[in-house]
Amino acid sequence: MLTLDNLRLEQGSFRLAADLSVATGARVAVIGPSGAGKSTLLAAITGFLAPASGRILWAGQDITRTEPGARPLSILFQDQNLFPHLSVTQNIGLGLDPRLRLSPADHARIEAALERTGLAGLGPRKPAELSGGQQSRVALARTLLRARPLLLLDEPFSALGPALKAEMLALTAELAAEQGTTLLMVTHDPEDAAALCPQTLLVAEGLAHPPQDTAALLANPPPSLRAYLGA
Ligand SMILES: Nc1ncnc2c1ncn2[C@@H]1O[C@H](COP(=O)(O)OP(=O)(O)OP(=O)(O)O)[C@@H](O)[C@H]1O
Repeated sequence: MLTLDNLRLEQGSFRLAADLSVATGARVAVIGPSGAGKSTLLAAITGFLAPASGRILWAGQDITRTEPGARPLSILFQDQNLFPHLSVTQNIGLGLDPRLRLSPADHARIEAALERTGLAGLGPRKPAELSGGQQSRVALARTLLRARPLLLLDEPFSALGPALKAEMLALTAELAAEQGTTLLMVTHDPEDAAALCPQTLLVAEGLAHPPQDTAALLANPPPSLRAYLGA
C-alpha cells in the first residue's frame, strides 16, 4: 500500500495537500484540471520534490527521505529517456545495471522483455532506427525489467496516435497485472482512465482526493472536474 500521510507540498506559491492510500496492485488514474498539481504529486512520490510536511509510506515503510533511485518505483514519462548512442539492448540493460555489466542471464532477461513487448530481433538497433511506438516499447521493456512494485506514468504515450496510445496503455496494464504492480497514471483523457483504471484520484483545488470509483466519478463529476472535462 502507498500511503500519503498528511502530506503538504509547496512549489512557489502553489500548495497541495494529500491524505490518502492506494492499495497494492491497484490501477489508479490521476486526473484534474491543468495546473492542479498532478505532476507535483508525482514529483513528491518519486522523491524529486521534498514535502513541506507529512510522510510517504510504501508497505508501511517511511520513504519520505529515501533518495529517488532507492525508492521502490519506476517512472514512465512522455520523454522516454532513451540514450541515442546506445542500442536497444543496452538501453533496456540500464534498468538492470547502470554500468551495463550484463551477465548472460541478464541478456536472457532482456531478450525475454524484448519478446514480451513485441520487439524481438530489434535489440541491436539504435533508438533513431525505431518508430515512435517501438521507442515507447523500449522504455516499457526497461521498466518491466526493473520490476519495481509501483509504476508511475505521466502521459507517457501522448505523443503517439490514439490507436497506438491505447495499445501501449493496454500492454502496460497487462504487464502491471502480471507483475502485481501498483499503477498510478496521470492522464488528461477520461477515456484512458475509464478503460484502464478502476479507481481515480482527483487532484483539484489544492487537494489530492482519495481514490474513488472511476465510472461513478466520470458519470457524476464534481464542478471542478466538470468544467475541465467540458461536460
Ligand atoms: N518549480 C516551480 N516553481 C513554482 N511553481 C511551480 C513549479 N512547478 C510547478 N509550479 C506550479 O504548481 C502548480 C501545479 O503544477 P503541476 O505541473 O503539478 O500541475 P499539473 O496538474 O500537472 O498540470 P498539467 O495538467 O497542466 O500538466 C501550477 O500552478 C504550477 O504553475
